[in-house]
Amino acid sequence: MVKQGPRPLVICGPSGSGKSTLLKKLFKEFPDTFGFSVSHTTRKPRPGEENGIHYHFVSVEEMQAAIEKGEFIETAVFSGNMYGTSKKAVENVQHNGKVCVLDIEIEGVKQIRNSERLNPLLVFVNPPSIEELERRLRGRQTETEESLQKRLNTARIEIDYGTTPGNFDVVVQNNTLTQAYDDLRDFIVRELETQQNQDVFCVTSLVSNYKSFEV
Ligand SMILES: Nc1nc2c(ncn2[C@@H]2O[C@H](COP(=O)(O)OP(=O)(O)O)[C@@H](O)[C@H]2O)c(=O)[nH]1
Ligand SMILES: Nc1ncnc2c1ncn2[C@@H]1O[C@H](COP(=O)(O)OP(=O)(O)O)[C@@H](O)[C@H]1O
Repeated sequence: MVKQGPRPLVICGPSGSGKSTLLKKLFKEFPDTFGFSVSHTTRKPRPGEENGIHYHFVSVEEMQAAIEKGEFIETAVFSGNMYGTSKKAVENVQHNGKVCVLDIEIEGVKQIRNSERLNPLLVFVNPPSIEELERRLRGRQTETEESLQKRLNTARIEIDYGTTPGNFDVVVQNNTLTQAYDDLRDFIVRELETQQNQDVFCVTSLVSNYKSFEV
């Protein structure tokens, strides 16, 4: 594991809160700066999801074997499926000098939040309300009724934890996408500039890119 370099960015939030949508915009705006930590999961791929890009889709047996071999930094069960971040997923991004972005749920966050080695920045994406979260999740058309209900039940606990002061470095309120993305980008750019000023690493690509957006 690489110890020095930019702090990994952890994005957490209830299913349907907008994590993937916000990250897609971030990767599009800064293609050279960020790299996605590709998690393992036992859930089935959705239409359009590619193995090795969105997730490493594995069987329960494969996941358990990998856990026993100590391949994961953290693992969790979410809505009946297993998820985990492998050491390799993070290393792959860090070895390329990029800021590693992890999209994980709160049990995983709890496992890594105090890791000195990772030293992650924690972002919580908060939906406007449970009712709006449900509308957005239904609108996405990826879930069965059962999986939707499981996600909404978990969402209440996640929102409680996520909005408790001190649990995250920032809470991004996802009311409108434009405002939420601006808030996320501002937080990240400020953080990376701080790290750069402390000579932790160089984020030329991010800063020059960002400045060109300001003019
Ligand atoms: N702990 C942990 N959670 C993960 C990991 N990968 C994804 N998740 C989380 O698992 C939850 C479900 O993800 P997914 O099945 O893609 O559904 P979605 O969030 O509704 O798009 C989300 O909260 C993700 O952030 C992982 O490697 N570890
Ligand atoms: N600010 C927003 N306003 C309206 N719809 C949104 C907003 N943000 C995200 N969505 C929609 O809500 C759904 C869930 O977002 P998604 O990014 O898939 O959430 P997550 O990755 O957190 O599960 C998607 O259909 C997305 O297009």
